[in-house]
Amino acid sequence: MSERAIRNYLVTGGAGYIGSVVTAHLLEAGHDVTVLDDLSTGHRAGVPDGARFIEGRIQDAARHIGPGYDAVLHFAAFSQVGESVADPEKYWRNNVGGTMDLLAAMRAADIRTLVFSSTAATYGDPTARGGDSAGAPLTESAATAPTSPYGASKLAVDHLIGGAAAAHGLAAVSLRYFNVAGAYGGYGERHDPESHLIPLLLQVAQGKRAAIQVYGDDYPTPDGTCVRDYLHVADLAEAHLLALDAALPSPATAPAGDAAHRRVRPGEHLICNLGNGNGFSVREVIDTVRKVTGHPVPEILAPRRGGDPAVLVAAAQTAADRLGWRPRRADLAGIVADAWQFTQYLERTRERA
Ligand SMILES: NC(=O)c1ccc[n+]([C@@H]2O[C@H](COP(=O)([O-])OP(=O)(O)OC[C@H]3O[C@@H](n4cnc5c(N)ncnc54)[C@H](O)[C@@H]3O)[C@@H](O)[C@H]2O)c1
Ligand SMILES: O=c1ccn([C@@H]2O[C@H](COP(=O)(O)OP(=O)(O)O[C@H]3O[C@H](CO)[C@H](O)[C@H](O)[C@H]3O)[C@@H](O)[C@H]2O)c(=O)[nH]1
Repeated sequence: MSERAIRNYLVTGGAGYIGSVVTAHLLEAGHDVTVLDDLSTGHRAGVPDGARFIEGRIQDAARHIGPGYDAVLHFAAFSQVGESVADPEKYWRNNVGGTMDLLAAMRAADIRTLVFSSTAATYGDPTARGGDSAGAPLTESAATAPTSPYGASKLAVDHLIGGAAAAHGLAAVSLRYFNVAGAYGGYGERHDPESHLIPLLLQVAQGKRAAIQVYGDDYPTPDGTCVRDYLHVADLAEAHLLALDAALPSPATAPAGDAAHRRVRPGEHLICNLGNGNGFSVREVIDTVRKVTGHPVPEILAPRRGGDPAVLVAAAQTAADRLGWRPRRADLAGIVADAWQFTQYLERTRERA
């Protein structure tokens, strides 16, 4: 195996769930990492030891960053779908306005490589659009029609990045995550309020919530509940390291011929879906949580949640072809077990504090 070059990375949003796990992976690979995070939804304790921490906003990136970074990994954003419907301006200002400021600061500092956290929410509700392929795994050429200001703001950023790449020679990769779950090395999901299914189910298993609400069981799916593609956060982190290898100017990991094939060139904006390609229904996830935790998880049938597609499953062939990415932790029980371990670890830490 060839050596990876040691790089200097800026991670925006590195005190949040996914940013902290990716930062941990970058540090383990021997890189230098600076986290820029305003702690609006993140946690200081979530910044892995060994990373330099700047408490600040991406809107002020020009004050915080200078030349010397090889690339920026941009996670900082607001990401609550429901909140975005109630307060859309908050989402446009932070996610789109903030990214414009970040891109300007990158340009001033001559940082020419970017990896961005995009989302399956950019595709909106493909099943509602109907057609023969409704419910089939989504490729990047699927129509983008977000059903929330959150999804719209992330799609707008994808467009912003595409324009900046073409105009200013940025090498950029947007990774469209499907449903991220699990934990890694003491870093996991701790949103407040929490809206994601697996951490909510674990709160029920812990006895912190009485029951899980199942948002609708009359969808056109085998058991009537929504189907999603749950991806382990460590597999997601590995995709980021591969995206950096592909987009950075010199061969880092791959043999020369392979590297030439994979490289994301300056001026290119590569978009890759990231998921396992397997769908699990809400009821299958609930059963898995019962088995993994050994706790009863009462459920209550609730009305559909607005904007929820019946099925969202990724076709991740582009990530395989261009980045060499293969998810290695697709087993749902393993994903839930890692999230459960983190939940219990957090509980013990809180008890000691
Ligand atoms: N969690 C998922 O399933 C999922 C799925 C698809 C895409 N994403 C995207 O991945 C990224 C990370 O998501 P997450 O679940 O880790 O969220 P998170 O809320 O845990 O992390 C976001 C981090 O960004 C910081 N932040 C927000 N606005 C900022 C600003 N203006 N300046 C500096 N820091 C700021 C927050 O304090 C937080 O630490 C987001 O961009 C999100 O849209 C997440
Ligand atoms: O209490 C709950 C919570 C969720 N669900 C169901 O569980 C499934 C998963 O819901 P999540 O809220 O965990 O995640 P989403 O599928 O809504 O994820 C979407 O929103 C995320 C942002 O929060 C990401 O952008 C992601 O890419 C995008 O697909 C959905 O069918 C939802 O209806 C319930 O039944 N009860």
